[in-house]
Amino acid sequence: MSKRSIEDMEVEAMVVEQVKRKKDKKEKKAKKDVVVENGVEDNVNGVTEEEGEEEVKDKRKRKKEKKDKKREKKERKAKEEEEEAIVAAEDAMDLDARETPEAQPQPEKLSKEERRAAKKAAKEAKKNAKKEAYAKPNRNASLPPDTPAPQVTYSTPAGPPTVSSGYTESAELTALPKSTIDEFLTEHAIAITDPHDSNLRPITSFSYLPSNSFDFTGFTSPTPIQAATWPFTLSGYDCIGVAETGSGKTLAFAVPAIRHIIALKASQKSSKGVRAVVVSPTRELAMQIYDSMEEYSKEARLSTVCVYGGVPKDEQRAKLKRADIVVATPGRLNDLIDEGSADLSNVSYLVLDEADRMLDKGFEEDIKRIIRAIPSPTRQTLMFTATWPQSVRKLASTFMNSPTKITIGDRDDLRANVRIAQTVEVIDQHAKESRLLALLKQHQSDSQRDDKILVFCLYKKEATRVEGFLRSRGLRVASIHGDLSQAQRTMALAQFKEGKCPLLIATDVAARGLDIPKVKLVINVTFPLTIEDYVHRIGRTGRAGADGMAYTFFTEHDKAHSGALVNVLKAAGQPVPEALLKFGTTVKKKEHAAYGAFYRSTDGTKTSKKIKFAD
Ligand SMILES: Nc1ncnc2c1ncn2[C@@H]1O[C@H](COP(=O)(O)OP(=O)(O)OP(=O)(O)O)[C@@H](O)[C@H]1O
Repeated sequence: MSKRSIEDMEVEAMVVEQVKRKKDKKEKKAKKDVVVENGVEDNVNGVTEEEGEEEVKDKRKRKKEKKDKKREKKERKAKEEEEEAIVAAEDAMDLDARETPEAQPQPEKLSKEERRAAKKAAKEAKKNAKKEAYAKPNRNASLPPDTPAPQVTYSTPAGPPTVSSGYTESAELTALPKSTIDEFLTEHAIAITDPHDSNLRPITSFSYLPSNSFDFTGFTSPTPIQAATWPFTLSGYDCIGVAETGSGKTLAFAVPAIRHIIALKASQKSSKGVRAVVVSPTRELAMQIYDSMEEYSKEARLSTVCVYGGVPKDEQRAKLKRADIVVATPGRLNDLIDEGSADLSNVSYLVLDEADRMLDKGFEEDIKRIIRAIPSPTRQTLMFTATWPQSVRKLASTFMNSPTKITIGDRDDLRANVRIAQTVEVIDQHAKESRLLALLKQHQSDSQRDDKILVFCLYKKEATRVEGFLRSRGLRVASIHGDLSQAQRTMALAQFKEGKCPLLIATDVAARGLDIPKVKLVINVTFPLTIEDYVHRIGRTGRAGADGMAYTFFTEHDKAHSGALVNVLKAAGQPVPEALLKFGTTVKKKEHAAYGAFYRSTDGTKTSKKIKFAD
């Protein structure tokens, strides 16, 4: 036999062996499959068939337990996510939606983690808000979230208001010569657009108010916005009041609110239930409005509750049961409406403070939901602000019935308070911190040591960094922004107000409405997202007739705002730096999120005409 044939035989034997092994394996597998299919494991380990059944049962049990655990874990995770979403929604709604980094242009690079967290929070907040909008158990629950609130249609001009506190002009006011009234209107550049032709005169003295229980000690006379709006708001008309920052708009809506409730209580048998709601964009502003409401309604023994996020709900729920007035941030108020703790079905007086902010895309949906919870036929709606961009006017008009529009100063164009000296410095991004330090040294040294300075940043992380930088340089500094707990925010603001800490670093949560006494200087380290926010930020100084000062760092990143800023500076008679002009003077048209590029600006008061006073 040749060597080759032996090798061939060996190969052949190997192949036969392999084929046999494969066949055995196949048979074994087929047998196992049949057994498993019949519910009995193969007796491979030499156990009896009975023992095999036990093992199967055990295995099934273990499998079921594993499955249950998995399901529980999934449910727990879903619940946690839901809770997180509520917090995120509150953050977006109550604090300032603009603090969510991905919602804004990014002048600075955020870390991957920050971006991911922000994206997740925003996504969940959106999902949650949508879910809640549809789940809302009130009388308009069937309306999808984008449906405008139901309207009462009045003939034009509108008929008499449904609820009025029974305002009658005082005899002394009526007796004043028309020229005195005209002088007052001209001196304060008051424009009244009254679709009702009601010929109501401004209440130029507190003594012309209907008999009241208000203590105006410390004030000599009503401010122009108070004088001009009171006759209309006291008469029960819807009203838009636009006046500069720090001009007393809070009392402009607080006084009629209190009179309104007193009148209702006197005329109705049942005096229970919330009658007035004031909505504000931030918790701190809500608390400030609440303090004013409390002070001025004390005599009338009305009960007010402040409803805002970031704190437990129990106390708010309890107070809501006996409240006449609710001052609220939108997120928490909607929460309490949804769970049935806040009943707005008796409300007939609604105020949107900082109305343009309340109607912009961050809050629009929340406001619609609140409005749906209030019966529209009896609702008197008031909107107050220092800035009234075209982009929100159409939306505002859908919530109002033939409103009287009152503006102090030429406010159809954006106007900053003229008593604020504005300085804009075009600067390199990297030079900001050293320039800030130099400004603080200049304005807070020696005898000026305790002068209050408010520094604005755009992002929470930026505020934290600036605070750390200034503290490392030995400055006394506090901060307020959305990354802090409510207790920390409240404490920082109190310390700044009381002068215990004269330097406050803030994001735009502090831009609107806050009335902090004697803020000497506002510094904008990073330009805000909108020109309106710029006007509100610098408006934290120069309040109630005082002078103020503002410094703004302007970089290449902010060039989209150069045209609008140039206009604001020019309108207030402030110097416009050459370097700013180089960025261009074109003003970009602001588009409303709901209408996008197709938005056509329409003033809701188009059919009205300027008020004429009779002799
Ligand atoms: N009639 C008045 N006379 C003098 N001061 C007043 C009068 N009414 C209100 N004030 C004071 O003016 C200051 C500013 O008022 P308020 O906070 O209501 O301004 P605002 O117009 O709402 O400002 P912002 O636009 O910033 O929200 C407050 O300290 C308030 O006490």
